[in-house]
Amino acid sequence: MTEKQTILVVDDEPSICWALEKMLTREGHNVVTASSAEEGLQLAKKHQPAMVVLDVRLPQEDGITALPKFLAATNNAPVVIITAFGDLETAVAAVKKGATDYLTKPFKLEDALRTCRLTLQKSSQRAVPKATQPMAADNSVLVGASPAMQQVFRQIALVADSDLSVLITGETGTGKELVAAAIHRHSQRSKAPYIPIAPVALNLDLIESELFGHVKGAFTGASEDRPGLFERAEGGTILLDEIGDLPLGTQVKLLRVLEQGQYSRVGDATPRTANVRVLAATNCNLHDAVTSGEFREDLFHRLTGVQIHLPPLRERTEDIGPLCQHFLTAMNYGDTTIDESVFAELKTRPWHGNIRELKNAVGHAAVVARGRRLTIDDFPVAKPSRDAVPVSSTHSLESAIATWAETKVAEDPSAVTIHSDFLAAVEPSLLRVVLRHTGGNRARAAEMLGIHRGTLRDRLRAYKIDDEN
Ligand SMILES: Nc1ncnc2c1ncn2[C@@H]1O[C@H](COP(=O)(O)OP(=O)(O)OP(=O)(O)O)[C@@H](O)[C@H]1O
Repeated sequence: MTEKQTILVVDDEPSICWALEKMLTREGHNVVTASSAEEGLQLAKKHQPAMVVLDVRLPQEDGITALPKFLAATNNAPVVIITAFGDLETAVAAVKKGATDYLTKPFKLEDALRTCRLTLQKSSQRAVPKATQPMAADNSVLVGASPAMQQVFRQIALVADSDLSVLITGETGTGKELVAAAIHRHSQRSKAPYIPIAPVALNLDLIESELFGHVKGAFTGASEDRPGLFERAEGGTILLDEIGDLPLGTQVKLLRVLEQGQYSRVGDATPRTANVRVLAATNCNLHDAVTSGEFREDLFHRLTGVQIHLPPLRERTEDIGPLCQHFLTAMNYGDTTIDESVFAELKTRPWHGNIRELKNAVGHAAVVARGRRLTIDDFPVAKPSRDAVPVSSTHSLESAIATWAETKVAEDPSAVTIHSDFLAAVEPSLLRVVLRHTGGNRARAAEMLGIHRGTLRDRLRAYKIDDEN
């Protein structure tokens, strides 16, 4: 049975006050309601509520501005902010000003109830809120109008200021790196370095030296002491992108950093202290990697404590409109308008490359339209679904190759480079298509092609398509 508490609800929408009052009274609480910050503050002083539920948009003084006054009036009772402006900045501002949690309108009553219960539960352990800090200028905006993105904003706001490791999951191109950067930017480490690292981009033989540094003579070629990325990120944040690619041996060392805050340079047993927050991202199912023995279970549990999941774009199609507008503005096509029918069509597409693919498609459309209103014909054709196989493509491919080979042999009967010439003729398109299909994700492209990532990297370099993606 819940202990009876007084809860103050401040919202100028009578229907919200009514619904919350009914829900919380049913929980056994005493609820008082107000429709403005001023009225709410009077009730707060009078009733000393155990929790305040405070709307952001209020007549006269808004909820975020009034928040510190509610904290002062209630001796730091927890405040749950309600807002219809679902952007990351509002969420962060609310949490920085001392809000305990955050609800975005429209919300489900069961979600509101869960949040209120949790907040009341935690209120006894609640720390005094930190002083307000000015927010850093934000150049890499995270756009999202969907409930899923609102939940992501809320999670970012709640974890940003802590030192917790966060695992960010989602398909390629869903914005994992952008989320990691936002966590850093809104944390107290924002003035210190933020270093995103993709283990797959590091030399596998030297990965530990890259991460933790080495001392002179540690291995052939180690001609001097060198700090690693953890040392360079001191005081800041490291994002380990595609954490699933980290070799098992290095996983042990990472676990040591996470658990004891310690590491050693390669070739030196002296432990060093790391003051670095570790964020990790993955687009594969780490649980499967644990089952297959490729990922350490202890590290998995250590990382999955706080998880932010970014759903694929096809599951949050409400974001397509705001994202298109955002990309047009960012690309200096802010005046370009989009036909409504375009959104209906874009919403039916699979977007396997997610937001990265949408961004490229919008860029393509804007260039083609040259300032006029965008229609669906300006966009690149929809990429076929993953299972689609073009009819008789194999047959026409075979005859094209046969014709090519016949011509080559006729041209130079003693040719010794025919095989490499053939590969050079066909492989670049294959690599480009597969890379486009994976939204530029090389690890997945290599997997699809059935070749090693290092081999893919070398071939991209050889065909000079290294920097196209
Ligand atoms: N919510 C968003 N708002 C605006 N831009 C976004 C959003 N999400 C992603 N983007 C843009 O889409 C592109 C891909 O995002 P990002 O690199 O963060 O994805 P990712 O999930 O880390 O991809 P990968 O797994 O392939 O590394 C970037 O250009 C990024 O700026």
